[in-house]
Amino acid sequence: MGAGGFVAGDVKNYPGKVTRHVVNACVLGAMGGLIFGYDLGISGGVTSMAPFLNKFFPDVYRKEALDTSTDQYCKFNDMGLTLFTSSLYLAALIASFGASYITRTSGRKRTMLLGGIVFFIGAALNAGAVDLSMLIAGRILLGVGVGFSTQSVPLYVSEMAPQKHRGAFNIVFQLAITIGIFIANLVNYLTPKIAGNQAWRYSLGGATIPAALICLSALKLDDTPNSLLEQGKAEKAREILRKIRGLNDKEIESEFQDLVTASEAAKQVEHPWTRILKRQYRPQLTMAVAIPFFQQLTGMNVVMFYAPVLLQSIGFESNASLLSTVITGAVNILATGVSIYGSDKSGRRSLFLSGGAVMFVFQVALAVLIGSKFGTSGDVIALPRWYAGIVVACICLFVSAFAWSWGPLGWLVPSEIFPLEIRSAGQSITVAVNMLFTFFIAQLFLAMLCHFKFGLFIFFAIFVAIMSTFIFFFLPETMNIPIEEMSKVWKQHWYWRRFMPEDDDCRALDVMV
Ligand SMILES: OC[C@H]1O[C@](O)(CO)[C@@H](O)[C@@H]1O
Repeated sequence: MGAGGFVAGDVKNYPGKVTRHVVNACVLGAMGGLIFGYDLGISGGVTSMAPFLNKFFPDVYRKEALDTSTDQYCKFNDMGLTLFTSSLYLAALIASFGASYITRTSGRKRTMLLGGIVFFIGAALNAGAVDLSMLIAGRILLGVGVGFSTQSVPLYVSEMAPQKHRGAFNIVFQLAITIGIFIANLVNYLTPKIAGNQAWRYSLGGATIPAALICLSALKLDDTPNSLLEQGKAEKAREILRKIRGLNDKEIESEFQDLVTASEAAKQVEHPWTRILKRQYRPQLTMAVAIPFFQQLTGMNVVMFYAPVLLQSIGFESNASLLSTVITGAVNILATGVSIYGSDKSGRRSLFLSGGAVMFVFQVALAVLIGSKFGTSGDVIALPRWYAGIVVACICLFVSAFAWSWGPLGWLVPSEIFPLEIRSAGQSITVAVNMLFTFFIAQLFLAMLCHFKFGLFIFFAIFVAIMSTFIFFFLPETMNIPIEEMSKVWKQHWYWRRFMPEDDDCRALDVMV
């Protein structure tokens, strides 16, 4: 095993069955990812629909119609229009901080419910929009909904799931994101055929369906035992723990007592945002920032946004959008399934490292394949069928490697490493960093492509090499470690141990911030 990769030998092993209750809770909870995925998948298609542009962005519509360039790298680009798409991520970023307070004081379940409601209203406003201000108001509400759900869902699932299967359950969140993207792409493909000029209303309004689903699920769900303790409801917490683990009072006692201890320590922390900056949380804080940052710097979203243009220009004119739906959609979903299986068996590190290696190889391959045909001019030339097939295969392999590694683990690992007293704050940082860099990539990628040309793939390949090295040296294995025992993995890590207080009691003594 590598430099960062030990599995702590003396951690506890709480008993617990995979009960119907825990499966329901985790699967329904994780469906919160649908709304994020639906939005990621829907906006690109909608902003390229002519009736939508004509109604809300008439200047852009006219300029696009006049754009006759054949350069596949420097496509016509309007900052205002991309800002409209990416503004959602800024709203989500800001909302995630508010959500941190609500998840802590009112619980994970209520935050999910609130997220669903706000998202529903945003989607309805968008579908019925009569002018730009209504569209933008809707966009902001959608962003708030996404911020709330990405803040609360990963926490919810990590706290509900039995330790042995925490990875698998948590990855259902990313699976829901990929399903959301897939459905959105299909909806965008179908609505113009069915609804003509009004297609955009149906595409945007479709988001009300996952939103309603999330609201209904959240109403049915129990809150997590950790969150109930945080709210002072000890008896209810014990009852839910019994129910989700399928065990009696005696059998859950050890896990329950550890939750109580963690919650008591957490209650003494009045200012989690100051607390999180303390030296002893440096490893967790580093991961909460680095992991979502690196996830976006894999270039996955660039491949997702660029695939339709690329496929069109290499000879798949008529069915490019459907084909890219299959590539960025189906492959993404299937490979996310691999990590559901692998994360609790082979561990987080091996998925991160294998995914990184495969992404690196196929990014370099794409740079070579695209560079040698389009050169730096980017002019379209007819490609032989077999050549186009190889490009498609490389995209598929890149997408699948992301989907078994950085996609799901980008949410799983940050959600399981923080102690309770700063867990909500830590998760907000993860969401905020993720949204910030999703925003940057969405906003800047066309300009980057125009500037770097095929070298853009090399740019991201270099980042993939850096992030894999980071994981190899700095991320300890977190598989199979109970969430409230996680501090042990840092204590035994070759680098992070220097930041750890001498023994566990320090935490209890040192919590008054
Ligand atoms: O599945 C791909 C999608 O997954 C995310 O990384 C979120 O985890 C998105 O930014 C991306 O569009």
